[in-house]
Amino acid sequence: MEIKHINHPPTILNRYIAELRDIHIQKDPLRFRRNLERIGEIFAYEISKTFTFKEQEVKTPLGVATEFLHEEEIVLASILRAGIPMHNGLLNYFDRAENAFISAYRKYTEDGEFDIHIEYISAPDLNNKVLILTDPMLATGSSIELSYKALQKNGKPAHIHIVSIIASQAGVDYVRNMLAGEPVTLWLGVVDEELNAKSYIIPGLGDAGDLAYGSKL
Ligand SMILES: O=P(O)(O)OC[C@H]1O[C@H](OP(=O)(O)OP(=O)(O)O)[C@H](O)[C@@H]1O
Ligand SMILES: O=c1cc[nH]c(=O)[nH]1
Ligand SMILES: [Mg+2]
Repeated sequence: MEIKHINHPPTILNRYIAELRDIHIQKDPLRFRRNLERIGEIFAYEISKTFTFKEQEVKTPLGVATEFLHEEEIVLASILRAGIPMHNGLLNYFDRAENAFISAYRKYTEDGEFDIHIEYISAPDLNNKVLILTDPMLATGSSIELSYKALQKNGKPAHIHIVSIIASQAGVDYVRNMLAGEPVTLWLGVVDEELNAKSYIIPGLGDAGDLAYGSKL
């Protein structure tokens, strides 16, 4: 498994991540969702640089041009809820992609512990395709792990890209150990050092799903 950090050297991406984190700017959910979406667009562009391109002729009104077009068949998969705006950003760029959705959520018990539950998955055949699995937050890594395993039932992709904007170091280590030797690239915006007692990333940004779509019972 390979890890790619896309915030070095700094670019305009760092402003979008700063806005996601900012407790004042977070009060605007439209901007929060749009920042997730445009970061999804930036990841899409970076991931496209890893594709295989083949020369193809394009007939214009005045002649014939040669362009390099990628050959990969892409499936975009995202983890509900917080993955949806990033999914939309990736889909803006990979507009011919097939799509998969997985519900993985933390179900808390009265003592504050939680399990991750997967109750819904909708995915096409994945054999020999490029799978891009998105979730803006990689905290413990459990949601990515369970989603990855659930998607394996739909076939073996040629390559898998896992995309997160804010990760904890513990989550990165967990995913790296789990997927050692697999044809996987883990794309990251930033890595924060800490997870708190409730497995939230510190400083992180809070709860991405709630900030995008409101609190839930
Ligand atoms: O790495 P993990 O420890 O599994 O944590 C990360 C997951 O937690 C959040 O989802 P949450 O359960 O809050 O659902 P939501 O997106 O609906 O808010 C986040 O969007 C990730 O899916
Ligand atoms: O810090 C975290 C951890 C999990 N999910 C979030 O939205 N934020
Ligand atoms: Mg949440």
